[in-house]
Amino acid sequence: MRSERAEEKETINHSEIFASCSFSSLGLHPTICNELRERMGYEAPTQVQAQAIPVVLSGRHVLVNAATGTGKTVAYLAPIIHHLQSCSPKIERAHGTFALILVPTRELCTQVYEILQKLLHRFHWIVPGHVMGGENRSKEKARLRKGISILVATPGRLLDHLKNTSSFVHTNLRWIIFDEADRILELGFGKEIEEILDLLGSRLIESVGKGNEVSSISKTQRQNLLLSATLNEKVNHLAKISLQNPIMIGLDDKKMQPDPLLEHAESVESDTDDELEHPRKITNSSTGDYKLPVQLVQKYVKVPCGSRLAVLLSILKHLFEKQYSQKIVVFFSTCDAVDFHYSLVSEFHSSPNSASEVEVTEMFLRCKTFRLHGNMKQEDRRNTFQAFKTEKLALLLSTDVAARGLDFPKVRCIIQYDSPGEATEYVHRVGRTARLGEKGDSWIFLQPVEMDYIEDLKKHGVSLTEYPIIKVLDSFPLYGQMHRIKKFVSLESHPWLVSLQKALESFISAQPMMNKLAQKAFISWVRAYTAHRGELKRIFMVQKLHLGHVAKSFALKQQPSLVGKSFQKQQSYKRKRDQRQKGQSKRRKINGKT
Ligand SMILES: Nc1ncnc2c1ncn2[C@@H]1O[C@H](COP(=O)(O)OP(=O)(O)OP(=O)(O)O)[C@@H](O)[C@H]1O
Repeated sequence: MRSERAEEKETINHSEIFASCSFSSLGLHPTICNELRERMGYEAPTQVQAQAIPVVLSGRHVLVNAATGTGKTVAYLAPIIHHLQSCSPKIERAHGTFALILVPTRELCTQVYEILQKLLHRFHWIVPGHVMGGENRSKEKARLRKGISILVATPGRLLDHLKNTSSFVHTNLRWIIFDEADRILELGFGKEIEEILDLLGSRLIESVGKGNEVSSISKTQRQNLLLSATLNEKVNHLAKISLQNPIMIGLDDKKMQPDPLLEHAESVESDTDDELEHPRKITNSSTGDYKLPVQLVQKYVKVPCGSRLAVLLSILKHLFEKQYSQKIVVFFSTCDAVDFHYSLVSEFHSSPNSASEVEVTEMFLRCKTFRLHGNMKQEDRRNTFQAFKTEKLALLLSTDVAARGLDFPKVRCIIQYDSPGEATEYVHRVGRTARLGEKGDSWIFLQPVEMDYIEDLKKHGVSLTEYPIIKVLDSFPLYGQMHRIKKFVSLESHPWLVSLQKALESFISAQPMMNKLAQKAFISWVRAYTAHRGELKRIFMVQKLHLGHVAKSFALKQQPSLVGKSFQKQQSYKRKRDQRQKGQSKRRKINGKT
């Protein structure tokens, strides 16, 4: 039975997430309201939808900064559909594209497209479509030739079609939406976006005339929307070149500073008829503009390097055994690390519970396991994405390819096994849980030498408490007996961990394929560790690491010098290759990592 307190908390959460009005009171067409209620199961708008829908309906440019999982997608889709369905005469495929939605990843492209399909069910003359990297170009060309009214696209592939698909009609384009704008820019698509804005005649130009006003070379009926859960200088720049006199949603006064280029920007919380006293600009992310769900419980797990793997598996085992229904996402820094851990979790069946090594009975983790990263075939990525969505009890091992915008229902827990680097990445990773007022936990693994990262997150308003890992380890019986806490002095010497580590190392050394995967993962992990930039380089210093302990975290028995040698070989190969490929775009580098 739920306690009164729990119920009270739930109600508070409900009113923090949902608005007290109805979709129809926001001005949406009754059929759209019905679809939202009946097809999507939405009873009431979320707060961000209640704020954004009337503004988007009004035709103003908008910048939305709202926490992850607060319903931003419908906040822009519903008003666009409202306008398009009311066009008289009815719009036709031959009229081409009216709305363009730019998203950073293929998975997000599919996700937005699927929501769009549902919402358009009763409006068969409005045609949804998508174009994205990895898909068949000629099939996309054929679909564009027939006409797509609302197009969801990743930037690179869209640019490709804008340049090479002459039958792509966009003369009637009215909306450009940047969903997950921060991620689009972080992935290095800034140039592509500017080129897209130029090609579509939608880039704003700064006039040197009076008051540094921004003027537009776009057609007057254009309306651009920019949505982002985090804000930084790059997003600020995109806002400046794409939004004209925008309405700001979700930005409070503390986060805005005078900026002549956003002179007419207005906040939706203020009376929109009043001019602002001071022109504003979005502040730099280093001063803390992150929106996190209030109910999200954030912890860190302090683990020495050599015990990382055993602790990760112990936590996962604990979580899957304690909770009847549970979905967990674990983030890694590289594709190789995902592949290694995926194979390990899928095959490791030794149990430190057994008194004898022969007595191997069951899988260590009993859950369905999936993996997702940028080196997988598009079809496999799609299948994983769909399958994990529908599972009730499952584990997803992923790179940051899953960090942004993906909406997997009922993910209860996020584990950042490899640290995310930029605090924005932290926010997006944890944003895969605690969506729309639901409960969610997040844990980040940090080594004792990395503890300054907590201070870095604090600067952005993110504060974490320590997760008592020893309690979890103590809960596992070893050889049928509970161990006594006081007998060991450090985490590494905990009998459960010692025994599990031994079992893992034997397992890996007995299987040449697994050993190879572990070595590969080790090399790319160290490489990714050295790639931290700026301030973070001070916290995540490869020099502070003991490579032997790192090897242990991949269950490798080899001496560090052995593993180190192959790493050095790789490094010298990489150096030579990098020299050859000088000038390669930053975007491709980042893609390779995820
Ligand atoms: N009004 C609503 N009522 C109930 N559920 C809703 C409502 N609006 C959205 N949702 C659900 O909430 C979840 C989050 O929505 P959405 O993915 O649009 O959030 P988001 O703000 O774009 O998140 P992110 O920043 O992570 O991309 C989805 O599962 C969606 O179906």
